[in-house]
Amino acid sequence: MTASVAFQNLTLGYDRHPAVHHLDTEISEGSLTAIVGPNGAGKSTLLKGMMGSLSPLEGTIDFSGFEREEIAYLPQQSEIDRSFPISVLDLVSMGLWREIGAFGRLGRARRTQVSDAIAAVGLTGFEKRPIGSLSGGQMQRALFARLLLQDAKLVLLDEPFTAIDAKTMRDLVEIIENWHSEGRTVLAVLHDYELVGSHFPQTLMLARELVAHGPTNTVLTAENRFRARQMCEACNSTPHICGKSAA
Ligand SMILES: Nc1ncnc2c1ncn2[C@@H]1O[C@H](COP(=O)(O)OP(=O)(O)OP(=O)(O)O)[C@@H](O)[C@H]1O
Repeated sequence: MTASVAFQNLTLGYDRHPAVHHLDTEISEGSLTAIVGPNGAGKSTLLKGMMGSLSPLEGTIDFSGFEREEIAYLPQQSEIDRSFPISVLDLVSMGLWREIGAFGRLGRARRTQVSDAIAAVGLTGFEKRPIGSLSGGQMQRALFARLLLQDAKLVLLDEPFTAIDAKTMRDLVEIIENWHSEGRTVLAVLHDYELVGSHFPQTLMLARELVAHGPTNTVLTAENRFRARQMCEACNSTPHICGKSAA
C-alpha cells in the first residue's frame, strides 16, 4: 500500500486565530516537496500540525501508511536551544533514541553508525565539541546527522538552509536528494525560489490558504507569487476578514 498525508479542510491556529485555513490537498509517498509562501503564510504552522504539536481547529491530517515514529522534524534554528550542555556526539546519537531509549548505552555497532553519520555531514573531529560552540552551518550539519540516524520515512524540514554557507547548502541538498532517491517523503519550508526550482520537483504554495500545489514549474509562476503576496497582505492587515472563517 502506498502511503500519503492527506489534509482535509485543515485549519490550524493559535488561540483559535487561524494561521492555515481550510487546506485540502495530499502529499504522496516518495515526493520531494518545497513549502513556499510569504512571511506569516502558515508554513511552519503546517509542519507543527503534522508533528502533532498543534491540534487542528477544524479538519484532519490523515497519515495513511506513516506511523508517528516514522516522522523526523527539523525545527527552525531559532527554536533550537543551543545552550544545553551536550556534545555533537550526544546530539547526533539522539537520532537512535527509538532503538536505544533515552538513557541506553551505545554498543560498538551503534557507535559506528553515529561516526558514519557524523562523517557523512563532514563533522569528523567535532564529536566532543559542545553544540553551543558550533557555527550555524556546523550546527545544521550536526542536526542533519541526527536526521540520518532517525531513518524516517517522512522528513519535515523548516528552513534548513537559513544562515549557512553555499558549500554547506550544497552538501545538505545532496543529503535531501539521497533521501528522495531512497523513496523517503520529504517536505521542506524554503524561501529561495531558485533553489526550489532546481532541486524540488513538487511545490506547495501557501498564503494561509492554499495558493497552488503540484509540479514546481506550474506552481512557482509570477501570477501565483503575486496572488500569495496579496492574500498574505490582506490577512495581515485585516485578519478578521481573512478568507473563509474558521470554526
Ligand atoms: N506561537 C504562536 N502564537 C500565536 N501566533 C503565532 C504563533 N506562531 C505563529 N503565529 C502566527 O501564525 C501566523 C503563521 O505563522 P508561521 O510561523 O506558520 O508562518 P511562516 O509561513 O512559517 O512564516 P515565516 O516565513 O516568517 O517563517 C503568523 O501570523 C504568526 O504570527
